[in-house]
Amino acid sequence: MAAARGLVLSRPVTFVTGNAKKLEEVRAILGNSIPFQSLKLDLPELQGEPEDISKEKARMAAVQVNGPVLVEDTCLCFNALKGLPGPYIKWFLQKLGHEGLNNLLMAYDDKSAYALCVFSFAAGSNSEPITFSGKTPGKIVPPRGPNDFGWDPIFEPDGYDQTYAQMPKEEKNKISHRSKSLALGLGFATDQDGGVVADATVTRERLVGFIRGVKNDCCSSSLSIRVVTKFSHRSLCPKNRLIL
Ligand SMILES: O=c1nc[nH]c2c1ncn2[C@H]1C[C@H](O)[C@@H](COP(=O)(O)OP(=O)(O)OP(=O)(O)O)O1
Ligand SMILES: [Mg+2]
Repeated sequence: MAAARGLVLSRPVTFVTGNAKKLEEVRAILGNSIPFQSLKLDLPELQGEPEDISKEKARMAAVQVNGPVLVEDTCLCFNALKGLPGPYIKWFLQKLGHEGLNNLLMAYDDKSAYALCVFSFAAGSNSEPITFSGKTPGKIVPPRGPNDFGWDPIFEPDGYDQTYAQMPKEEKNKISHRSKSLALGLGFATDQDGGVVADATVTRERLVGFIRGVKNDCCSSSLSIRVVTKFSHRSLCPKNRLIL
């Protein structure tokens, strides 16, 4: 698959979430590399496949913000339960608590699980979002560590004897589902013109869809995308630069 790296947007991206802890982690992971703003909105909790949920969230957020948005949806998936609770973890956690989540696996020897984070980026309200997923494998354990972020106390990532909650934040952020997703998808940086560079590894197919989406959404002449590196589809970006 052809990969393109380096999309430049000249409008600031808004990370939309109702969860202050997610925002804290995204800030820590991205550091000063991207001048994003945030908006606290409780978007509807949707049903379906993680990628579709995340995309739909991005569409809804982009309508509200009327500009480029980043959202994410987080799942906690138990292998013995064929991936459930998955995207429904928020309600399971709220109703059952850490103990109840452990009890769900009582009948199974297999306590393995994975944390999944699906980010979606939409350039605007008529744009087709692109998604990036990050996964961290681990297992479900009785709660250990501070109880200040969701299911962190019951998730012990593979290769560690601490739960997410027990790990120093920097350590969690190095290996978390959230940082993997961000690293894989959008490693933002600011270019010399002050634009936002999304150092993205995007398949050609996705990029074409994305650019079409941006074109459809292009109500502002200030919005431009620059495809910085080896994007081989010459007819789409003859000079490695596409101004919409
Ligand atoms: O790294 C994490 N470590 C522990 N718990 C976590 C993590 N990340 C999300 N969580 C919790 C929050 C919510 O109970 C559920 C995901 O649901 P999810 O809809 O994605 O989050 P949310 O509604 O809190 O915020 P948002 O407004 O971005 O949808 O798992
Ligand atoms: Mg939510």
